[in-house]
Amino acid sequence: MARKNKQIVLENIEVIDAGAKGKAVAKAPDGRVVFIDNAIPGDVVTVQTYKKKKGFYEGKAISFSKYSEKRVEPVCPHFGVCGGCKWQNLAYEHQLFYKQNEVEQNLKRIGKVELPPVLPILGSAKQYFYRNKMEFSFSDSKWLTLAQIRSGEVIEDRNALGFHIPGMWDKILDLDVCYLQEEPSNAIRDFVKMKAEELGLSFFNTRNQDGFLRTLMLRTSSTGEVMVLLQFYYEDETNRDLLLQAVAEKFPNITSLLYVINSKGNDTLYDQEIMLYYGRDHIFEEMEGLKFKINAKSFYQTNSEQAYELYKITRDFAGLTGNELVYDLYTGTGTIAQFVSGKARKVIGVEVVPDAIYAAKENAVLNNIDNVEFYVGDMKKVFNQEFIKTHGKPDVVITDPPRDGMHADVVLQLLNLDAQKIVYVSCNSATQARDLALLDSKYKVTRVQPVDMFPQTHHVENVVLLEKR
Ligand SMILES: C[S@@+](CC[C@H](N)C(=O)[O-])C[C@H]1O[C@@H](n2cnc3c(N)ncnc32)[C@H](O)[C@@H]1O
Repeated sequence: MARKNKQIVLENIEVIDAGAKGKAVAKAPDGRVVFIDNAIPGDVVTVQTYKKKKGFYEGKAISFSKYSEKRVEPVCPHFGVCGGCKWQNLAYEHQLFYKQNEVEQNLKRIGKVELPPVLPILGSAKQYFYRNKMEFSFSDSKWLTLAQIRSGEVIEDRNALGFHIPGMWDKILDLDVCYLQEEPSNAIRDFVKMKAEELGLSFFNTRNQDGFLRTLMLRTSSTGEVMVLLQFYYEDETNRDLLLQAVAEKFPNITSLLYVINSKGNDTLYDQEIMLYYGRDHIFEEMEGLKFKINAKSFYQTNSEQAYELYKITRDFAGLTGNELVYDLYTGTGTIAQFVSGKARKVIGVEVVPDAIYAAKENAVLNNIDNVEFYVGDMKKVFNQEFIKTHGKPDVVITDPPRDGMHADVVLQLLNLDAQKIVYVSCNSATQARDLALLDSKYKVTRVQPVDMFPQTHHVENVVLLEKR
């Protein structure tokens, strides 16, 4: 163990696991755990630490004395700089192994509940080009690579259209290609940048808060429809029209061409008025004959094909016979509620975002589903006496909370609700495990099925069936 600038250098340690947030895990000679950036299980690395705590170090690999046999060549030229696909260098079968392992470990260590054997993780049929939504930022301060800086070459064109460099709010990686969304995603992004430069339009500068072009959002659907949304910092009708007109002419198959004038400090769209330039203001996603209308602000699972698999598992775990009253908590735009409605007597969806509930109701009408009802509400407050009296006690509860999991009060309410089954869909098995522990007094975990919605990343979705003891 050598010391350098007060930070510890750990020489030639073997990465033995993948831990939280996809970090590589090794053991230091002093017995502490080491969480390492940019390494994968099987690598033998020298690590420069940057944080030391009682039980662990955090650090980054500064040299490799052996490369893992689990490595593959990343397909993307931006790998290592772009923060998007950190596991592209880990073969897909090993990505799945570590995701499965993370779910099992979290349920055992945090949940400490009795478990059935965890079912083998369901991999994604598409390992690239699986996302249906991407958001790119314009910047006049392109991120320069080390090679570009060292070359001494004067790089005058600093315009970029791409992703934020991890941890750098004002620096954008200029993308040549991205392997996450299918075409015409790359073609549209490249064209927009080329045309904007040809027209001499200014790219945004985050520090000074100026520049015309802010963001580009692209949504695609399994029905082949495409939505393009350009966000401008201020109104300049002539240049705005020149750019949008050029995009519409070059890509006549765009279903929905939209824009926003946003002069706020941040570029979130949720409080902005969306303007229609061409086509309609929404696209459609389809699943088992159900149609889901998606506008610029709608939430929809980002991997459509794998969302279908996730929903099928959820419906299967719910084991509906057609007679049940089902509650779908954290329903979003009501996709799960509608997906299971054909097998239930009635489904009640609850969600905190009013726009999402509006969309859920609209989609239910579109799909001629008349046994679903949707309500706006904060889950913490929903299950009051009146709600239960009006809607009845559910036979089955489906719950799909955000990463933080369910609030402890919601878990208490669930215990009082006393449904026969709970199907718990989660994008964070650590918080899910915490909630399972709280439900353990009344519910036994009977099935566990991890699902990979995000290949090339460490993220993993998990579906758990709980049955009343
Ligand atoms: C993981 S998403 C689930 C979406 C939906 N089940 C689907 O598959 O499309 C979680 C949802 O919970 C909603 N949410 C977050 N906090 C909430 C709360 N306190 N009460 C109700 N809904 C909430 C979010 O707005 C989001 O739509």
